[in-house]
Parts: sequence; structure tokens; C-alpha cells
Amino acid sequence: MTHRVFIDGAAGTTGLEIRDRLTGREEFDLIVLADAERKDTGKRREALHEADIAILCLPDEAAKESAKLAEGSDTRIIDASSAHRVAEGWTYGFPEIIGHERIANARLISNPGCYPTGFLALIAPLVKAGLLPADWPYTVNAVSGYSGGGNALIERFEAERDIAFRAYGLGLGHKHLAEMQAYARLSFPPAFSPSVIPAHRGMVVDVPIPAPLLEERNSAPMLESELASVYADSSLITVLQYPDQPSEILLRRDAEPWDGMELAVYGGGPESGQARLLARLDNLGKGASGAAIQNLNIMCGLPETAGLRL
Ligand SMILES: NC(=O)C1=CN([C@@H]2O[C@H](COP(=O)(O)OP(=O)(O)OC[C@H]3O[C@@H](n4cnc5c(N)ncnc54)[C@H](OP(=O)(O)O)[C@@H]3O)[C@@H](O)[C@H]2O)C=CC1
Ligand SMILES: CC(=O)N[C@@H](CCC(=O)OP(=O)(O)O)C(=O)O
Repeated sequence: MTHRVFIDGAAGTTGLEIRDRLTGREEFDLIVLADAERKDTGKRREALHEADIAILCLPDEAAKESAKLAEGSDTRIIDASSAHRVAEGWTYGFPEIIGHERIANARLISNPGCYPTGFLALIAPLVKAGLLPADWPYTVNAVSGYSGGGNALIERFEAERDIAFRAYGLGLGHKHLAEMQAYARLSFPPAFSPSVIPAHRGMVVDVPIPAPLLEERNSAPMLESELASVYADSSLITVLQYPDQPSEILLRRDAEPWDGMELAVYGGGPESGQARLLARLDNLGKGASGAAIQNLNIMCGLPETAGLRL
């Protein structure tokens, strides 16, 4: 069976990567709007109704408009934007956290943000298992490649070559806080410090766990072993376990597209009693396009890793 897929926003950073991953796959028939038509509301409405599945790779307002334009059709939607991540009627597109079955049966899917993908992969299972508390104000430090900011930030970083580091989100109301809190079932939104480095793609999400949260029953090795067991059957998420974990986590400027994610738990010695939970992913891979293709595969009853770069 061939599934008709329309990518709304196919000329953008995420849209292009999704096209790339779908190229050559016989299970899908792509509906493509010519450049002159890609922002034409009537043509988008037509394509949205004609498709079996639409993938929205648009700014939030345009994604909301697309969801409205699709009303009255049976078209299933995967929204890569942050417009519907905690909205009623939408399923959060993180199969490893909410279950593959729910993705397979959903009509409206909202894909996770790139930073929440790392944060939730680390924290949600540990809170669920009772190894970390829900009522704690977690800290999240993160770096992203500049493609995380779409075409606008790519242009800026490629023009201002002397930027070595960019801390941002300094108003402390980042749009990812709601989904981080909701899907880890936390009492408080985390304190989130995002930043950008002069690499096109790649991301590290770093959650420090201070000493008061750790005891013998939830020491760093216990956290690691819980994550290893949760993701033991995952095709995309790998837990780097002691003693095989690297002694440093690197991002490379020339990194290739990658749809997996690596997690690691680093524990201080017994005297410090602290831990650091780290996730490394590609903001454009598991953080965006790879997750969209994984969900598309699951929705269509195909192997979840088909077309992914692992
Ligand atoms: N980049 C990343 O790492 C991630 C991105 N996302 C999300 O994915 C979505 C797309 O992001 P990204 O690809 O980075 O952004 P880009 O800015 O690179 O691409 C957005 C695309 O949408 C097009 N567009 C804007 N308005 C409309 C409209 N009304 N109708 C049709 N097309 C329109 C733009 O065209 P034009 O340029 O001509 O205006 C552009 O081609 C965003 O919601 C983003 O938050 C999610 C996870 C990670
Ligand atoms: C570097 C950078 O600007 N990153 C984006 C997040 C990218 C992402 O996850 O996209 P969503 O907008 O779909 O959540 C930001 O902080 O807004």
C-alpha cells in the first residue's frame, strides 16, 4: 500500500530533511507544491485534504492554520512545530515515552521539541520509576547546533562567523518548558539554560542531579541501570553504560545526519554523591525529522527505523 504524504513547509530546514529521508521509499507517494504555490492557502488546503498523512514543518501560527485547513478531512497529521504539544486532542509523538501503540492509533500527533527529547528521555522514566522526585525544580543545561533555529538562525551563524557561543532564552519562558513539565509529570517547570554553538547540527542536554536527591537506593549506578533497562529494546536510544561510557561528550562541526540518541549517567565519587544525566542527539534527527519519520513509520505499520540514519 502506498501512503500519500504532504509536507507542509517542505522548503524549510526540517521539511528538507524529511524529504531526504523519504526519497526513494516506495511506501510513500509525496505530494509536492511548486515553489510559487507552497504558501498559497488554497493549494495547501487541497494538498492537506488529498494526503493520507500531512507533516507540518512550519512556524507555530502556520501549523495552527494548517490544522484548521485540514478540518473536514480524515488526513492524519504529524506536527513538528510547538503549536500542539500540550494541546487537547493531540498525541505527543514520543513513542519511547508514551508507547508505540498510541502513536500507531493516533490521528493528530505533535512531535516533541528537540531539547525536550533529551530531557524527557532522561527524566521521565526515572520519575515514573520513583527513583527521582516529581516535586523538584530540575535544572537543564543544553547546547544546540544553529540549525535548531531554522533558516533564520542558519543565515545568522553563517554570516556572523565570529560567534563562538550564544546563550539565549534569557527571559526564562522558553516554549519547551510546558512539554518538559507535562510529560515528565513534574510539579515545576525546569530551570532551562539553552545555548547555541557554531556547529550546524547536534545537541547535548545535561541535567545535573545534586546530592540531596541521591541516596543508596537511587545512586548514579541505579539511575543508569533503570535507563538501560527501559531502553534495552529501543532501536533508536542507547544507554552508554559504565565502564564503556566515554570520558567526555563531544559534538562535531561536520556531523552527519543521525536519528539515534545516546544517554549516559555520570556519577561523582561517593564523597560528592552527585550525578549528571546527559543526552546527545541531532536536533534535526531524533530532535525533529528523524522523530517525524519514526512516527510516520509506526502510523503506517512499517518498521520504525525504516529510512532512518542510525
Ligand atoms: N530546526 C530544528 O532543529 C527543529 C525545528 N522544529 C520545528 O519545526 C518547524 C519548522 O522549523 P524549521 O524547519 O527549523 O524552520 P525553517 O524556518 O527552516 O522552515 C520553515 C518553513 O516554513 C515555511 N513557511 C512559513 N510560513 C508558511 C506558510 N504560512 N505557509 C507555508 N509555508 C510557510 C517557510 O518558508 P519561508 O522561509 O519562505 O518563509 C520555511 O520554508 C518549526 O515549528 C520548528 O519549531 C522542531 C524541532 C527541531
Ligand atoms: C537553537 C534554537 O533556536 N532552537 C529552538 C528550538 C528548536 C526546536 O526544538 O523546535 P520547536 O520550535 O519545534 O520546539 C528554540 O530554542 O526555540
